[in-house]
Amino acid sequence: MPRFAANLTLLFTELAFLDRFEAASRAGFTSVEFLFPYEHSPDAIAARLAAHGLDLVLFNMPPGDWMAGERGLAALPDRFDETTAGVETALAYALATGCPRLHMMAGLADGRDSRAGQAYRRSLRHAAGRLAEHGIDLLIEPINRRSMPGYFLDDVDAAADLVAELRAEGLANLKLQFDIFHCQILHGDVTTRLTRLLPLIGHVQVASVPARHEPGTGEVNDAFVFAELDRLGYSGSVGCEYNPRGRTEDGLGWLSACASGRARI
Ligand SMILES: O=C(O)[C@@H](O)C(=O)CO
Ligand SMILES: [Mg+2]
Repeated sequence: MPRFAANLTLLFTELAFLDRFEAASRAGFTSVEFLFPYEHSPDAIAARLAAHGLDLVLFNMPPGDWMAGERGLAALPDRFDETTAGVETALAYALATGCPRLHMMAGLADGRDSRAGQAYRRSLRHAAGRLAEHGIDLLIEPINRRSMPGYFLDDVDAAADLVAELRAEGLANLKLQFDIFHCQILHGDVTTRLTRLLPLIGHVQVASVPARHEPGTGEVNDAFVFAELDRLGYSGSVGCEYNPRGRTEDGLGWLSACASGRARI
């Protein structure tokens, strides 16, 4: 069974953010991820991780003005200065919390716009270089158009090609964030893509399709995919990035089913 990380932005939302760490630990998780920690100090987050024996496996760099609809800045040609400032902010949190990877969101831009493509590459080169100084990986995640209309990076294979291109240039810490939920909506053929792209993958996330609820409650046989990850030798984490159908704890039966090795969850 892969190591599952509770996404504290989506799970345990019955509680205040800082109280979700304890809830995740009580529920049996040993690692967590979240989208944005920036309302809390790095020390406050580090303290919760330490108090509950949790590893932080991933979070996102600042995405611009999220409430105003921004979804990252990296591909926006006129926002390079804010992008680089965001890298420094995220880096401070990663160093304080021991987080080994960061996701940089591309933003809303036309995927065929060459200026956006150039801006994105420039941002990725800069961020990968800064993070490499600290042994931290930089992740990019293709996101489906239904969940995030207008998102720049909306194709798993194109994202993988870009990762391969920039890794060949020397950005060895640039990796793919493979979200099973987005891949299924964008293309399907999840297992084949996982198998083919595994050498480029730095993190996996999961939610059911179409409703983005608990694994095992949608059109994908998630237990099969988890077993494939084991078979392929994937040693990273799988982030549980779903919206619970009810109370988070009440929906964790899928996790115990996986732990007991049941073929379907
Ligand atoms: O899949 C997602 O939506 C997230 O992983 C993310 O980083 C952006 O919302
Ligand atoms: Mg995701």
